[in-house]
Amino acid sequence: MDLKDHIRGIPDFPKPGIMFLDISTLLRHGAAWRSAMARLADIIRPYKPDMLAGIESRGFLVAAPLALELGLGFVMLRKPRKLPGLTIGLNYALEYGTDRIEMQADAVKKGDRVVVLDDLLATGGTLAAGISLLRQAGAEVPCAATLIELSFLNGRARLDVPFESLMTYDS
Ligand SMILES: O=P(O)(O)OC[C@H]1O[C@H](OP(=O)(O)OP(=O)(O)O)[C@H](O)[C@@H]1O
Ligand SMILES: Nc1ncnc2[nH]cnc12
Repeated sequence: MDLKDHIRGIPDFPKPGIMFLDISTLLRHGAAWRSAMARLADIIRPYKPDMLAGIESRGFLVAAPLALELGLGFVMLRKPRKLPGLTIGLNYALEYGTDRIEMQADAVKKGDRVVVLDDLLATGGTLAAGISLLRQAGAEVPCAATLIELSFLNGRARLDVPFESLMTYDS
């Protein structure tokens, strides 16, 4: 099954000039979605994570089922002011704006191996921020992974951990 058959490109969303790669069509197709999660689980297993982290909001859709598949816990890296209790956070730049992510300060134990997941790598700002934040919390990050990589934006150059993805778009 070619997973790219289940991704659609929507031009000029959310801004002129952006080709938005929409995973809604993949999510709607049960067999394709199951296959995507099984393939990503096989790629991530060798990194021997203790836990997974997902970046709000589309990253949650990837990290939560993978955590179940791998029998692991799952940590939310959330948009600002959503998490209760003591939090730590980082500001970062997006392909089309700026944002901030936060996590609960006690979410990981020192030295936990936490693989960070998102739906898509564009400029790499979001995943780079996720990696920094997890390290700030005491985690080791053996790998970052997404469903989709926009390789023409070279976001993986901003990551100082191995990066894995299921689908690459080079334009
Ligand atoms: O590699 P980058 O340039 O940082 O871009 C990738 C990020 O952009 C999108 O998130 P968005 O902020 O649109 O949020 P959403 O998941 O809530 O839709 C996407 O889900 C990634 O998190
Ligand atoms: N081109 C794109 N399509 C979907 N999500 C994105 N996040 C950042 N860039 C994106």
